[in-house]
Parts: sequence; C-alpha cells; structure tokens
Amino acid sequence: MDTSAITAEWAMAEMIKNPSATKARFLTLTIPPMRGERIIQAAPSYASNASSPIQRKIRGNYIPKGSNVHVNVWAVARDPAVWKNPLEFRPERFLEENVDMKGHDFRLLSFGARRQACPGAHLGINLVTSMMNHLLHHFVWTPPQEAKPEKIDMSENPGLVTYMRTPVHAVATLHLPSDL
Ligand code: HEM
Repeated sequence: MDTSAITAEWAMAEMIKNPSATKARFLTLTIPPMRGERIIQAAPSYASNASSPIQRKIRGNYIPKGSNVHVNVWAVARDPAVWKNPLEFRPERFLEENVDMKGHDFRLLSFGARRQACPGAHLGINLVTSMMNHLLHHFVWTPPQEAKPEKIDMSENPGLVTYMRTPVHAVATLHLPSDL
C-alpha cells in the first residue's frame, strides 16, 4: 500500500514543483510503457541456493557464501554516468529512450529484478498511473497560500519505503470546463 501511495506523493511533489510538467496528457504519454511479458519467469527456488557454489563471482570479486549483497538502486538511478542530469525532473527522458522499469533494464530497478522482483509491479504501475491521471486531469495543483513551488522539501525519510520527510501539501483547484 505504501509503495504505490508514496510513489504518487513523490510524483505529485515533482509535478507541483515543476508546473510546466503538470499537463495530464503529458504525464500519460511519459509513463514508461508497460510490456506484456511476465515479471516472474520461474517460480522462486530457494532450495537451489543450498547447492550453489561456495563462492559466486560478482564483477570480478569473490563474495563469500552466505553474504547479503545489496544493490544500491537508489544510487544507480542518480548516477550521472548512467542518466543525463539525473536529478532533473524530466519525464520526457522515458520517451527518448526505451526503458523497461520492470527488472529488465538495470538503470531503473524500481521493482527489483529476477526471481525476487516485485510481483505487484503491474498493479503498482496501474495504480500510480490511474491516481496521477485522475488527480492531474481534474485539478490544477498549487502549493498552499504563498508557498513557492521551488521550496517544496524533497528530502527523504529513509526506511523500508522512502517517505517524504515533509509530506506534500497542495491546493486543488478544479479545471474549468474550458480547460478540459
Ligand atoms: C509503485 C509500487 C511498488 C513498488 C515501487 C514496489 C517495489 C518493490 C521492490 C523494490 C521489491 C523488492 C524486490 C527485491 O527484493 O529485490 C518489492 C517486493 C514485493 N512487492 Fe512490490 N512494489 C510496488 C507495489 C506492490 C504492490 C501493489 C504489491 C501487491 C499488491 C506488491 C507486492 C510485493 C511483494 C509481495 C514483494 C516481495 C516479493 C518477494 O520477496 O518474493 N508490491 N516491491
């Protein structure tokens, strides 16, 4: 529940902070396309790990058996060697390149990869896309009172899922019919 909800919250914060990107049509176009393939191609087989070699080689280094290996996907997604201007909110980047975010493109591993990848990825993508489309189609979103969009606090509150340190506050104004 939190993963989908906070993804929508972060996305709304980015959209309010970058008003030029707040066209619902634009967002619909720029969500990376879903592909038909299944995420989990084989049932997880933890038992097979028991007979795995004592050591496995990762990028030339031997990792002792039983080690916990963490892949820092947060850092990969912000690495300028991987993404041009990674901190810039520019959803068009997903139109310019073919990026599969469901575990096949290691530049963007929002849902993990391989046998422990998120089994709810399709649902999560559909939920976030639907929430964003509805919120942006029907309302114009602005920061409350005199607050400036650029002042929205984008710092993170690390945890099992990454909440916004300061939950986003925004005022919803109905689109006039002529805007629709
Ligand atoms: C935007 C939404 C979501 C994101 C970003 C997300 C992300 C993730 C990530 C990164 C993992 C861990 C992968 C790993 O261990 O390497 C995961 C696992 C998991 N997710 Fe999601 N998820 C989302 C939505 C959902 C939804 C909607 C469901 C279920 C209805 C779900 C169910 C699960 C389950 C059961 C696991 C554990 C899989 C396992 O360890 O075998 N997720 N998710």
